[in-house]
Amino acid sequence: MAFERRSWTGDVPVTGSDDGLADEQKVVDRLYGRLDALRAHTRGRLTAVRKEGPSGSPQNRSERDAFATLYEDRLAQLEAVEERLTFGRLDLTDGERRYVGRIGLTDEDQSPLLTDWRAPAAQAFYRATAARPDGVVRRRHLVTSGRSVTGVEDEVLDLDALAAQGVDPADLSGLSGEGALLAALAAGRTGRMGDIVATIQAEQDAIIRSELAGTLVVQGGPGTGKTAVALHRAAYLLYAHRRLLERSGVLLVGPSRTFLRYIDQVLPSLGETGVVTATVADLVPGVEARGSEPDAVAEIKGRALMSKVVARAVRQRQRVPAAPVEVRLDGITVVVRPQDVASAIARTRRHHKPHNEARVSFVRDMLGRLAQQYVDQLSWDVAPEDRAEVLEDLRTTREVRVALNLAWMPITPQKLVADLWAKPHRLEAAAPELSPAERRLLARPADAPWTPADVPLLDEAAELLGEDDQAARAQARADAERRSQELAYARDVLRSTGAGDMVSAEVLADRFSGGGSGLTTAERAAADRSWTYGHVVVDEAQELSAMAWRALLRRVPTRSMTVVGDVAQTSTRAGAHDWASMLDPVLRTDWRLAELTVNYRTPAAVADAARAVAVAAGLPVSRLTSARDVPDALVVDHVADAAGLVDAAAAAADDLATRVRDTRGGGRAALVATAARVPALRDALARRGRQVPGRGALTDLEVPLVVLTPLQAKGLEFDAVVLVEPAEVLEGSAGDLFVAMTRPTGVLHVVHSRALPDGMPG
Ligand SMILES: Nc1ncnc2c1ncn2[C@@H]1O[C@H](COP(=O)(O)OP(=O)(O)OP(=O)(O)O)[C@@H](O)[C@H]1O
Repeated sequence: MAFERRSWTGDVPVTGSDDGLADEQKVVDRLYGRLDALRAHTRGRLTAVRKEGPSGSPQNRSERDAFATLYEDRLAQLEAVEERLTFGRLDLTDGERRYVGRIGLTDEDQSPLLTDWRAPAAQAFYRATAARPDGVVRRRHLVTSGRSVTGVEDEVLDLDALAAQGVDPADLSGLSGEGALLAALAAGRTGRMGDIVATIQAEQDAIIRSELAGTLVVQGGPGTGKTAVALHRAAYLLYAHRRLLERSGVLLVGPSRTFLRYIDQVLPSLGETGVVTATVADLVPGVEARGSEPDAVAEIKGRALMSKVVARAVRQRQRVPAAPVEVRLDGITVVVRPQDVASAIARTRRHHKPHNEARVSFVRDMLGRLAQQYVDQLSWDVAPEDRAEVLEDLRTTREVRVALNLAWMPITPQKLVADLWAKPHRLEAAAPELSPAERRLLARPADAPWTPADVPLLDEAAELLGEDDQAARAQARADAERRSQELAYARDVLRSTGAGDMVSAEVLADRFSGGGSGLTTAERAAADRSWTYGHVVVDEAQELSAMAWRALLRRVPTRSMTVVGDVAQTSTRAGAHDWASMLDPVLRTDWRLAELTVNYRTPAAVADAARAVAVAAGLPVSRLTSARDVPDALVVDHVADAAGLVDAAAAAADDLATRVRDTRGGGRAALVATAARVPALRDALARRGRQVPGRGALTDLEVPLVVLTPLQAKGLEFDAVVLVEPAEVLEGSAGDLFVAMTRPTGVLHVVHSRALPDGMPG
């Protein structure tokens, strides 16, 4: 596919006088008019609900709260679609004109005004080509600024019409809506990711609309739109399978909080607010992974073997005593005998229940045996109620409790994992496969903070340990009873208020529960470790360790997942270098692969240089075509005096950050270097009067210039990037250098004093 590369300024010519801007403006005015009316209507309903005040029965109050939340959500959704409410028009062979936009709108009589981009009726907007026009004569991209139409771009897909104009379809570019696309790609970045709904390309659309079931892995080089596609797919699935997903929820996993913040406006702009976003380190509620550790340690913790290690550590809390333990109760001696404990352990294990839940059966079994010993020593027959009393006396006798605890210790996931790192004998017993040197690497004090790599192990432990679930089971029975009442009530409410188009009875009933707390599915899911989602989207998935995959799959037993990543960009040693070796052990061969092949971010010269470096370093890079080029996109500066390197880099970054700023506040630059160089670079920038934000867990990307390590830059993009001493970055990992080189949308400025890595043009 050959692309014509040209720059585009946004002034797209209007074709045909009858289709002029004024006509389009009228349509757009009508659509915004309808949007405003819906907003006013929803606001009115919200005010009315709020006016009812805090009085009334608890049932009334929870109903009111649930409705208030519902109207607030709907209002937020209507507010979020203001920008580019509509962006396209399809002229069909039967003469129909169909406008495509962020959400679907109908007029007062329910006649369609605007087609939701996710609806089947909008698909041709993204997929139709001159060769396969799909009933489309013409596709029009509308360019708007605020509520004004400023341009249109037409593509005629009707071959006869094209022939009449003397155009050979084979000469057409493979990019759909090329002018609008190139304008979007050239626009100044803002530090927050934007949506691509107006210019989704056909190969991306096929992935976005791929079926819900099963695991779809999307491999693509840097800048191919994997993140964009993953987010639009989440929005699409929520639309196409709303009934199924609105109650089970969708989880989106990203590599860092900074990245999650970078993308957090995309889904709301697509009308979806209910997706739970998390890093793997956030997956266990109540555990905050603030610690850090060398990658070599994280790699060991991420190995699949660690699931066996945790399982062994749990079983090692089920222990047969070395010698009998005698206990005296009311003058009678009972003995906790090793063979009894062994038999009770074996019997309990047969039920395959989690350790802490199973403990109840073990204790019951042992108390039964001890009670029998006690009774056997009495010279009279014991009535059943007296036997119950003996059992109770034994249960509350301290020595019995201690002996049974030692045999089957109740334990929290935190204590189990902390003991593995803090007590060498425990780790040695649980992990004989690790070498002594590897075990020494894992050692740390019991009170050290949790690290991200600990979290999947804590999750594994929580799964194997479980909790004493007797109370939970009683609660579940009561909940089921209440739930059926709430569901019946919700149906009544929907019937009487006519709000059935906004929410299902099931979701409304969910909101009634919890004392009317109005918690959404997303909020309830995020707080519950054992929540199972309807779909999970994983971005930068190549970084996940084998243990992280196990933790994730526990949250999606149906295996309905979208996994996007690039195995050439892997930084962590525990991550994937090819998908099959990582995924086959957890998913067997039950996953399908799709590839993205067009680079939309990096100018061609930069992409080619990054590829050459990656190939020279032996990375498994995908073949890419670049959608555009920019003159002078790659600048390489040699600094002869190594001492001057930092100042030279800071000067280049300072200058670029100023140059890329545009009049609308867009334009961002980044200095990317190894972690060791970051403080000196910050100081050098400060000396130039540029304070760059600091070290916290969350990097503020909205400032004009940031200093990042390649790992922190993963998944992000900037108009200009200054890369400091690539040879040093390569020493960390080749994946890191590939990531660093592929961040800019405009200019990559390399500053070096050492020799350049192989493949890098000098
Ligand atoms: N169809 C499109 N229309 C407009 N912009 C697009 C399109 N596809 C991708 N882009 C833009 O290209 C850039 C790169 O997209 P994205 O960040 O999703 O790529 P990626 O494959 O996830 O990259 P990386 O592997 O580096 O994380 C973004 O600015 C995105 O908005």
